[in-house]
Amino acid sequence: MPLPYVLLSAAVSLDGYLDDTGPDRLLLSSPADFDRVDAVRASVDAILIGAGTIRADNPRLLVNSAERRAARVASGRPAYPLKVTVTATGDLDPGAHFWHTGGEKLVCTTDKGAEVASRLLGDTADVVALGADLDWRALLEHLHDVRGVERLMVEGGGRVHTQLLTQGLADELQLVLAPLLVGDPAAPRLFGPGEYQGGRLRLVETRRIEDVVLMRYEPTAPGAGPVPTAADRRWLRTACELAAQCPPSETAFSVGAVVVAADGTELARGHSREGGDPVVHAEEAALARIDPADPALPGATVYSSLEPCARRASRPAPCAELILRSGARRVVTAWREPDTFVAGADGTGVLRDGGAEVVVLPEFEALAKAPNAHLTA
Ligand SMILES: NC(=O)C1=CN([C@@H]2O[C@H](COP(=O)(O)OP(=O)(O)OC[C@H]3O[C@@H](n4cnc5c(N)ncnc54)[C@H](OP(=O)(O)O)[C@@H]3O)[C@@H](O)[C@H]2O)C=CC1
Ligand SMILES: Nc1c(N[C@@H]2O[C@H](COP(=O)(O)O)[C@@H](O)[C@H]2O)[nH]c(=O)[nH]c1=O
Repeated sequence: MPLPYVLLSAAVSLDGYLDDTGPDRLLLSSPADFDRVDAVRASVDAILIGAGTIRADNPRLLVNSAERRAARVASGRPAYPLKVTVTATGDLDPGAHFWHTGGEKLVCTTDKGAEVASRLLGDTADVVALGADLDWRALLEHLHDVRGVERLMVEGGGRVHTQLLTQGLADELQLVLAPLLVGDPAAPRLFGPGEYQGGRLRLVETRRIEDVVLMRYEPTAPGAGPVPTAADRRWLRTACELAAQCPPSETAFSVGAVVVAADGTELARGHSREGGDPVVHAEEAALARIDPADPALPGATVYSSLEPCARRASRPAPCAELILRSGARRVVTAWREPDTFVAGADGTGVLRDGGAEVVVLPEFEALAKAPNAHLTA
C-alpha cells in the first residue's frame, strides 16, 4: 500500500531540545532558515503537527510567501497545504490560530477523541476517527488514499517525531541545529525514549544557513517482517536505479540488487552483467562480495528490482537458492518475473518454501521495468 513520503522537520538546540519551558515559542531557526521552512511547506501536500504543539505554540503553519502560494495555485494545487493534527483526547481549543488560517484542516483521532473534537470544532475541521487507538500507518494510508497526500511534512513535536521514526515511517529527517542551549530537563526533547534503528542513518546533506546548520538524514534499517518501512522503499529504489546501469541485453533482464544488514549497513550491491561477465545476475554479484561467514547475513535483507530467479541454464544455482544458502531470510522486490525467458519462474515460491519472507512492493514495478522495456513490450 503506497504511503506519503514523510519528512520530519525540526529545529533543535545544541543540547537536544525543541523548546524551553517559557510561555513563548523558542525561536531556534534563523530568519533565513524560517524562509527555508516556508519553501518546504510550499512543496508539500500536507503539514502535520501533534495536538501538544497546537497547545504550546498556537501556530498558524502558513506558506508565508505570496510567490510560493501563487506557484502552488499555478500548478493546480491549493494555495496552502492541508493542515493535519493528531490527538487522542480530542481536546482542541477551537479558538487556536490553526483553525482560522490557511487551507483545509483535518483532525486524525480515536473513536473517543472524535466525539470530543467534533463537539468542540463543529464545521471548522474534518474529524476522522481511526479506531480505538490511533495507528500511524492507518493515518498515513488515510492521508494518501482519501486526501491524495503524496508528500507530508511533519513539524513536530517530539512525541510525534519519536513515533514516526521508531515505527519506520519517516522517509527523511530535516534537522536544524541552532547555536543555543536550553539546559532545562523539563523542556521538550526532539526524540524521546524508544526502539530506534541500531545503526547509523544516512547523512544526505549539510547546509549552513546563517548561524544554524541544516542536516538531512534518511533512516537505513530494513523492516523486520512483511510490513515495509520507509528504509525498505529507499533501498528498493536504489536497487531499481542500479538496474538502469546494466549493459543492455536482448536475452536477459537488467536487474539491480543490494544486501543490507539489520542495522542498515550496506553489505554489498550488484547489477546484471557487471564486470564484463555476460551472464552474472545482480543478487549473485552482490552476494559474491560478502564473506559467507559474515555474521550480518542471517539478519540481512536482499533488495532486488526483479524477484530472484528460480531456475538458470547459465549457472548451477539460481539466485533464490543462493540467497537461501547465504542465510538471508528477507527479500524485498518490485516485480514478479514475467514468462519472457522462463515459463512459470517462481523465485518467490522457492524463497518462501525455504523459510524466507518475500515482500513485493508493486509501486516500484514501473521503475524496475523501465530498463527492460524492450523485453516486455
Ligand atoms: N523546534 C521545533 O522545530 C519544534 C518545536 N516544537 C515544540 O515541541 C513541543 C510540543 O511537543 P510535544 O509535547 O511532544 O507534543 P506533540 O506536538 O508531539 O503532541 C503530542 C500530542 O499529540 C497527540 N498524539 C501524539 N501521538 C498520538 C497517538 N499515537 N495517538 C493519538 N494522539 C497522539 C496527543 O494529543 P492529545 O494530548 O490531545 O491526546 C499528544 O498529547 C512544544 O514545546 C513546541 O514548541 C514543536 C514542533 C517543532
Ligand atoms: N520553533 C521552531 C519551529 N517550530 C515549528 O513551527 C511552528 C510554528 O510555525 P508558524 O505558525 O509559521 O509560526 C510550530 O508550531 C512548530 O511546529 N520550527 C522551526 O523550523 N524552527 C523553529 O525554531
